[in-house]
Amino acid sequence: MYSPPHAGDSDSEGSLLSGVSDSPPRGGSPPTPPPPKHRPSPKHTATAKPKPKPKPKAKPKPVASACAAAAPPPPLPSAALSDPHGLASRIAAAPALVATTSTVSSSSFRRLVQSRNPSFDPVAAFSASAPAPTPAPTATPTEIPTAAAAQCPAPDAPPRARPKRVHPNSVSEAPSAAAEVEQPKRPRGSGEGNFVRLNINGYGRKRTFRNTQARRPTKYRSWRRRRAGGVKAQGCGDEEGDFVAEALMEREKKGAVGDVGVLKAVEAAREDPSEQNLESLLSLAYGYDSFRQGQLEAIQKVVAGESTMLVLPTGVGKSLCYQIPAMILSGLTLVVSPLLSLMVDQLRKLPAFLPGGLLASSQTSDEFHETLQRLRAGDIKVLFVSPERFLNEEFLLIFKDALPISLVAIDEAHCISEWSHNFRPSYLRLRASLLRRKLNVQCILATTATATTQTLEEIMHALEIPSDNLIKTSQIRDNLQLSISTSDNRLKDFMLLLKSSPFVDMRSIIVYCKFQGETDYVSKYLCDNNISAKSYHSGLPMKNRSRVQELFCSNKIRVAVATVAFGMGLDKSDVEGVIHYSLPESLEEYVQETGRAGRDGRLSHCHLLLDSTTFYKIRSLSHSDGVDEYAISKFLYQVFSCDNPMGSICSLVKELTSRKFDIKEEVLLTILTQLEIGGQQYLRLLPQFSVTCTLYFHKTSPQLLADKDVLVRSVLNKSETKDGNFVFEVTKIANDLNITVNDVIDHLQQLKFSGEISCELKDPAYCYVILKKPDDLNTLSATITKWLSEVERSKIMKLDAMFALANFAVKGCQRTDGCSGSQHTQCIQKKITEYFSKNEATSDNDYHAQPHKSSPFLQADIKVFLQSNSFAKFTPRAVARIMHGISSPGFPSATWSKNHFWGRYVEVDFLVVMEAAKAELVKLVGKGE
Ligand SMILES: Nc1ncnc2c1ncn2[C@@H]1O[C@H](COP(=O)(O)OP(=O)(O)OP(=O)(O)O)[C@@H](O)[C@H]1O
Repeated sequence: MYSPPHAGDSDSEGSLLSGVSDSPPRGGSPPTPPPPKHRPSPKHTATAKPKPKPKPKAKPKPVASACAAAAPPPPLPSAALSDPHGLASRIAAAPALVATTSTVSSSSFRRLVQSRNPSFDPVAAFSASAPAPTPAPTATPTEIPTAAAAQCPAPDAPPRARPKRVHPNSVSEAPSAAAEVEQPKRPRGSGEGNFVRLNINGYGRKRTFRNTQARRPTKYRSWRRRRAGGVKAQGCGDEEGDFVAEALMEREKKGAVGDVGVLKAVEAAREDPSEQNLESLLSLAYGYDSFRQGQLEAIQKVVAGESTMLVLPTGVGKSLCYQIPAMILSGLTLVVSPLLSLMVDQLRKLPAFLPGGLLASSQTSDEFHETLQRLRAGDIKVLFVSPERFLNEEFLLIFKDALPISLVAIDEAHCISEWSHNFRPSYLRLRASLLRRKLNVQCILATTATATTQTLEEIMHALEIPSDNLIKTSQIRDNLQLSISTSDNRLKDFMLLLKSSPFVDMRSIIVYCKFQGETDYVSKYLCDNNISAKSYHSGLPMKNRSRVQELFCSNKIRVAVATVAFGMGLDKSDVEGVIHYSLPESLEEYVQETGRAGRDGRLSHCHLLLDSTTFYKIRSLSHSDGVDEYAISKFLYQVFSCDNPMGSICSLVKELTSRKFDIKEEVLLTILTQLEIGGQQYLRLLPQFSVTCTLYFHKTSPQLLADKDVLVRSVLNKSETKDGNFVFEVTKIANDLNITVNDVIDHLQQLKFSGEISCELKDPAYCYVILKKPDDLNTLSATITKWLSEVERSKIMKLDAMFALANFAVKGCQRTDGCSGSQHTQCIQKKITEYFSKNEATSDNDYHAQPHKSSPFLQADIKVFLQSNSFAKFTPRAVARIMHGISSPGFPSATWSKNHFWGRYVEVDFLVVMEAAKAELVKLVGKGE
């Protein structure tokens, strides 16, 4: 049990300050005196309210063009730097592949269909009384209104008249074409990532292409307006758009500080990447005196074109290892990052003379094309993309021949490995073979702060990085003082901890909790106790999250109470303490999160509150991804069903499929990705789309329009009528006309812009094309099940290893090597190093928490449960999940948490509960119930 030190005890055994490391203490005077920083006492900051920002003066600035709007301001004295080998001119000369891809005009659509369906007669289909196309205005493009935009208009928007209610299929009440004409938008939803369950990409959003009477301000326009007139946009609409726009504005503010000295240093390093030349570049470009451990070696290898694996602790400077090569190498540097917020942050931090850009699915068509234009003009040297982009053939085509890529940097590379703590299916696609084939990339830099030997081996194998090119330093910084204590009453102990030294004097603390509700509860408790705090988790709107981050970074709040969603990409150097209110799920997570403290190199403190109840809860949750062979087999039958012929576009509605097979959406995607890139390629995944479309006709009658428009004809043939409207699957139309889903959506948009139709898209789905049907589905199901259960087992072992380490620290530590009281820096560091150098996550069995292997009432309770819920169809896993209180798509907590047995057996081994459930279900089947 943790007994917090009393104020007067600060040097006693219980003190968290004893046994400090070599790094300079924050409070005292550090040996190498840093510029004296004023650190206001937390007591002041606790009550200090953030001053309202002065309103920027509205200074109207003409916007020359959309392209100029986002590019760093010319003239760039570093032109040679951004285009040292005439990259820009080569790109400009290349065919404008992408500029036209998202906009399929009637004629291009006609050509497209004809090219794929030679029997199609375009004259007959298009020439009849088609309305004359109205030129689309280009100056102020509008956006497909989002629900949010519809609800909260910008303050400067004129009051909108309530639109007249029109029957969806009304032909007479057609809106005037002039009022309706809009710029076509590139459809969103190419499956951008959703790391740590941040819903930053608007998955599940219902897309509405309704014609609007009033034009609504988009984020993009409001950003442009702000750029032009300094108007502070207020908030609604696309939150991510805001994020990206702000990053670009910030970069713009920095300006392209072309420096002849830097240019010369780049030239010198290009000719001879010696230590001296690179150091001189480092000093001129960044103002740093020397490289940190591992940096120079990594940069030299990358500049020499050698693929490299770099493992450095958090906050040491991995970004520098792709930024400096990006200056030196002639082509583009592509940086793959798992999170939009991380990309935005990295973009923001690029040095001013290293022009950067970002391609995210959340961007509007204008933003997307603007970035492409800048790319083609050679105005971008570093491009941030998410791994999901590699699904998109259109994206890959951008680089074909026209845009040479010198380097692909894969950030958080551990996501490639299913044995890592943060495996992400879309990272599986990042194989050296694909990068070489599709992008002609020879050099890859993979970076991570946390990877076990097994994970590293897998990453290096996938990216074909030679074993000699592994650069690895210790994964934990030695300026962190690590302490752990057990707690039976976490809230009470946490408050005591915060009120004792050293935490009581800290101005900036992150508290990590496992559950979202916990963060809200703890932060409210802190506020009630006059400690300024805010919660941060992925359930909060993006806007609120960035506000919390902003307040925390500017020290306007003292404590950020957050889930794992907080911190990635957070480069706040003066976080003085990290408290784990809940046990992290793995040592990797522990290292990442403690690594948020002390990035300024000063002594910082990290404390973990260990309680076994939370451990059991998290251990239960580790089973939430598990799948039975039976469910996988049924799922595979659906994937390869007879209705899905080879070569045609197939789709699986995510939510529906997930519920039907009781498999989480992320796991479905993992299986599909495995079918694509496993030993045998059975299918090709396409970007995710919403596939169910409801069409409303406004001007011409459906039949008349079908006579002139081949796509409408196909829709009428393939749709069902519901309430007088036409409902169809977009993939069916694409297959019928032998075009892509994107083409269908683009054409629908064209029709919408001409005022003919409006449509609603719903049901986000995984889309794929079958390339080969498996010979033996049962064997394939067994193989996939085995692989997934190993992943599940690995997750549990990681948690057990974390618990065992914490338990060892509080119970087994021999108080050697400077450990004392709850302070265990030395032994934790030693155990962490051991863990990362082992081939598999094994834990110290003596300090393992063994879940109970039996319980006297388990069997009887399961029997009662099954009898009282005989209306539902259970599998042993479903029963075990309910007994463990784990929500699943088929048995969601919203319904089942009200059940008497929900979570009752959380401390009994999951597999034991499953076995008991299986036995009871077999008995029921035997009785024919
Ligand atoms: N050689 C150096 N000397 C001094 N400061 C440096 C050096 N290299 C990098 N830094 C600084 O270290 C900080 C952290 O860098 P960066 O964000 O690249 O770390 P990181 O290793 O990517 O961290 P994380 O894993 O948390 O993303 C930045 O402020 C950066 O400017």
